[in-house]
Amino acid sequence: MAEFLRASGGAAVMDGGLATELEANGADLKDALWSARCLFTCPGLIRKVHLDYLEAGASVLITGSYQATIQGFLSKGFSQEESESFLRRSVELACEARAIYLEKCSNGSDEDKNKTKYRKRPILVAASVGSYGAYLADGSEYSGDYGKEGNLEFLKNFHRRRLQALAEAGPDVIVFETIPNKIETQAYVELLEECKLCIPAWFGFTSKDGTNVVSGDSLIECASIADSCKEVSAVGINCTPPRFIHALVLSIREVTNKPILIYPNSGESYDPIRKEWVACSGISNEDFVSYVRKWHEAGASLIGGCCRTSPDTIRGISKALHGV
Ligand code: MET
Ligand SMILES: [Zn+2]
Repeated sequence: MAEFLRASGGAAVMDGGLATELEANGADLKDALWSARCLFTCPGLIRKVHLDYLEAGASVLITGSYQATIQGFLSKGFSQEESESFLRRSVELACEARAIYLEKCSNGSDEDKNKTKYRKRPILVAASVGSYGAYLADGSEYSGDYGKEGNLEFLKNFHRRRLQALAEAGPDVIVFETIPNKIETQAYVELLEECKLCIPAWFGFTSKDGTNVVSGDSLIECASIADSCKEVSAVGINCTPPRFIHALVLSIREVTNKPILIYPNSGESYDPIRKEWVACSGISNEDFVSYVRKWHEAGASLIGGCCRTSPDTIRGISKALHGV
């Protein structure tokens, strides 16, 4: 991790919203599987969007497995074996995009190579694990209210095989995204300790007030739990409005010396009934990018975008951090 950050000039650019960009490319995500549907309807489009993010300057690709769960695929009539193969496929698609990109860096015409678009650099594939609330497809990853299922054993059992199947595909990192509460944080830490995956993990929490995670549990407590796990190599925030990020980075810094990752959304909010983002209070790409140096100074060293951000956002972040 330290080596990756050093090779990335002290701060690495992550990718932007995958589901957002799949939709922008014409995919229909109005389904309980959301972007995971594309793993069997249009896998080539996932690869293309990964490639678009690399060409925009990203050095971290997050796979299309955010809402891909064995339980979700089984309920669509797929077999256990097919469900696990979709999980592995999500990692393979990102690895393929990386291979195509690095090939273009090496073999592109001189004109291409001179463009900032094809800059040879270390690239990590991070296998996404969305929270249990994402599987529920009712927006509960933004409330953290899991009712009676919100207990440690249930959540560990829910994620266990999925996590192992993703790890078997050989990603560089596992990224737990949109973690809404303390109980799921604890479940992930225990699974990492039990499963011995030998793959570093990153934790991304969501907040809607700049102090706590969305359930109301203390971010500091959640970040401390993540910090205590030796498998965890970065802790941070994702899919949270940009206006909260600076304070959240400072809070996390109080409880960990591990690298801090942040990839906010555009500030718009999600309507789980209509399965649409409500474009009311979002901020422009320019405003988003203008925060980037401030977040870096506060201690964030992995910076990208989540929902409603695009390759243009990532180009802006790359320019703000690295001048290219
Ligand atoms: C609701 S957060 C979604 C995160 C996922 N990595 C995506 O960009 O689609
Ligand atoms: Zn998001």
